Amino acid sequence: MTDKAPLRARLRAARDAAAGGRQPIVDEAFVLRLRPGMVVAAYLPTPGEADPAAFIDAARTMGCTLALPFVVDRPTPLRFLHWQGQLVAGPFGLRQPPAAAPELVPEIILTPLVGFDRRGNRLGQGAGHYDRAFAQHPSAWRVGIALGVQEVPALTPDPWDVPLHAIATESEWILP
Ligand SMILES: Nc1nc2c(c(=O)[nH]1)N(C=O)[C@@H](CNc1ccc(C(=O)N[C@@H](CCC(=O)O)C(=O)O)cc1)CN2
Ligand SMILES: Nc1ncnc2c1ncn2[C@@H]1O[C@H](COP(=O)(O)OP(=O)(O)OP(=O)(O)O)[C@@H](O)[C@H]1O
Repeated sequence: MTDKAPLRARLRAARDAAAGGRQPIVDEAFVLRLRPGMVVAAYLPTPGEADPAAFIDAARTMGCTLALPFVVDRPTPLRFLHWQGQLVAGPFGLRQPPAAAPELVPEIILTPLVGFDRRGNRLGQGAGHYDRAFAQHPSAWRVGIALGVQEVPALTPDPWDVPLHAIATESEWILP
């Protein structure tokens, strides 16, 4: 588990070097899933992270309900709260809905990646936030969002890892 740290550092550096370029694109397969009222959990990228803006726009256009992750602290599972406009400062420079915003059950989870492989294995921030969210919402469609430079040949999944259903980069839509 600790050997993931150097890989994370390398992939964050590669990601940051590629930031400011083309961003992940929406595939028709994504749009075809969307329904009015469907709950789509997005995220607001921190500097360097791949930007899910195109996915957020597509979900809004389709009349989906948007949610954002709400972080309390490392041991507490993420909550997905209704994104209605007003946001407040959270940990790590994140902007998130106020704690009192309604909690929603996500049907699609747009997931920021630190790294990925073509089999749908994922490397995240290491706090286990998305691992636990996936365990809590097993029927949600898990879409990873990343830049192509964040791909690695193979990640060895841990027992708790739940693979992604799809990965979007600036150049392709990967269906493992
Ligand atoms: N945009 C965004 N929102 C998100 C996440 C994310 O990765 N990206 N999360 C995903 O879980 C959750 C928040 N968890 C996070 C965990 C760590 C870091 C972070 O900034 N890590 C530092 C290293 C921290 C350290 O170990 O000192 C870094 O990336 O440099 C950010 C968010 C929910 N919201
Ligand atoms: N379902 C779960 N319930 C409780 N703890 C979990 C669960 N899944 C993972 N964890 C814990 O969370 C940590 C996840 O570490 P890991 O390095 O796999 O994170 P990651 O998948 O890269 O990142 P993240 O999930 O934060 O995006 C581990 O310590 C693991 O024990």
